[in-house]
Amino acid sequence: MYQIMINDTTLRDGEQAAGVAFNLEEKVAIAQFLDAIGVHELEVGIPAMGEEEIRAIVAIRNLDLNAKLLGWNRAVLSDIKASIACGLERVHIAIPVSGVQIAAKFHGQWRVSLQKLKDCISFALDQGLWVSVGGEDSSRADENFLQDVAMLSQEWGASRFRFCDTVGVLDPFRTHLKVKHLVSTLSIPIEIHTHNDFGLATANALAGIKAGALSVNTTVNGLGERAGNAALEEVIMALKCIYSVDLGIQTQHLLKLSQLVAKASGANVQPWKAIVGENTFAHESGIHAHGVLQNPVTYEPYAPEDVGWERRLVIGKHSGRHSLSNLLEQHGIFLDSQETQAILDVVRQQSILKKRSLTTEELLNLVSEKRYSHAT
Ligand SMILES: CC(=O)SCCNC(=O)CCNC(=O)[C@H](O)C(C)(C)COP(=O)(O)OP(=O)(O)OC[C@H]1O[C@@H](n2cnc3c(N)ncnc32)[C@H](O)[C@@H]1OP(=O)(O)O
Ligand SMILES: O=C(O)CCC(=O)C(=O)O
Repeated sequence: MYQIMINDTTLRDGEQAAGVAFNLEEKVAIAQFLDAIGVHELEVGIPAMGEEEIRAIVAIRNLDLNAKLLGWNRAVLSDIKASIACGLERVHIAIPVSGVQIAAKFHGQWRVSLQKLKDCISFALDQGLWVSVGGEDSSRADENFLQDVAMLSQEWGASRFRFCDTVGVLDPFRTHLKVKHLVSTLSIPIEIHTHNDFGLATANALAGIKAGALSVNTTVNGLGERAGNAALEEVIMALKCIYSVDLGIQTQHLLKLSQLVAKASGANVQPWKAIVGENTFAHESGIHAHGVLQNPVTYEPYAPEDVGWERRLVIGKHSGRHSLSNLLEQHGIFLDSQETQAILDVVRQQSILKKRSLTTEELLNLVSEKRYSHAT
C-alpha cells in the first residue's frame, strides 16, 4: 500500500462527544502526546467556537510540533478568519452534500452553499492557507452531486477532499465502492472520515484506505459524536498487523495515550475495547491460558508490549489446572492434581459469588485454609 497519513481529530470530533469538554492543559497534553508518538496531522479544534478554543489552539500552535495542524471551519468567512487568528496554516472547510442535510440546514439552497464554499476557499488561498474540503454526509449524498462538489473543490484549489460517513450508515463494501469512485476521478488525495453508529467505523476506515484514501481521520479511544469515530489505536494496529503497513507511529505508547484521553474526557474505556481495553491481554479460560503458557501466539494476535500492555493470566470461574498450578508454583506452592482440582472447585464457587476473578491474595488464602502440608 501507498503512504497513508493519520489526521487525528480527537481534539475536534472527539471532543464533540456529548458531555466531553477538554480544558486548555488537556488539549495541549493530548496534542503533545499525539505528536510525540508520530501522528502526522491533528485537527485541533473549531476556532469559530470563540476565545477559549482559540486560546487552546494558539497554545498548541506555539508548541511548534512536527504534526501538521488543521482548524475545522464551516463555509463561513468569519470561521476562516478565526482560524487565521489562531495562526493556523491549514484549514478544513466543511459543507453538507446530502439532500437531507441541504434541505434541513440550508432550505435546499445548494447553489448558495457552493458559492460560499468557493468564496471561502478563495479567501483562504489568498491568505496563503492550505485548504481541505469536507463533504459532510457524503455517504448519503447523491453520487453525481458529491462528485461535482469534490471536482469543484479541486478546481477551486483545495488540496484534499474528505469523504464523510457522517451518520455511520456504510458498510466496508459500499465504503470501498464509493471511495474508489472518488479516488479514480480526482487528482487530489481523499481523506476518509467514519462514524461508529453500527460498530463499523474502523472497518469502514480500512475499506476507504484500501480503496485509495491517503488520509484517515481517527480519534483516541474512538471518542466522538454519538457512537464515536474510527479509533486511532485500532486503525494503526490493524494497518500494521493485518495489512503490514507501518505508519511509523510509536505504538508502544498507545495505552498511555488512551489513559490520558480517558481521564481528560471522563469517558472510561470498556474492558473489551480493542487494543486499549484492560482485558486485551488478560486470559482466564483454562484452554486459552494453557495455550498461552506454551506459546502466547496461540491466543494473541500481537505482543502486549507492542501497545504498552503486559500479559495477565487471571484465575476465575473458567480457569483450568495448568494456569492455577503455574500461578501457585510462582509462589512456591506445589499441589498434586487432586488438590489442584479441589482448589479449582472452590475458585469456581467463589468467582460466581463475587462475580469476578480472584486476586492472587485471595487464592493464596484459599490454599492456606486447606492446610496442605507441602504447600508452603
Ligand atoms: C458533522 C460535524 O461534526 S460538523 C461539526 C459540528 N461541530 C459543532 O457544532 C461544535 C462547535 N459548534 C459551535 O460552537 C457552534 O455550533 C458554532 C460556533 C459553530 C455556531 O454557533 P451558532 O452561531 O450559535 O449556530 P448554531 O450552532 O445554533 O447553528 C449552526 C449554524 O451553522 C450553519 N452551518 C452548519 N453547517 C455549516 C456549514 N458547513 N457551512 C456553513 N454554515 C453551516 C447552520 O445552517 C446554522 O446557521 P444559521 O445560524 O445561519 O441558521
Ligand atoms: O469535516 C466535515 O466535512 C464533517 C466532518 C464530520 O465530523 C462528519 O461528517 O461526521
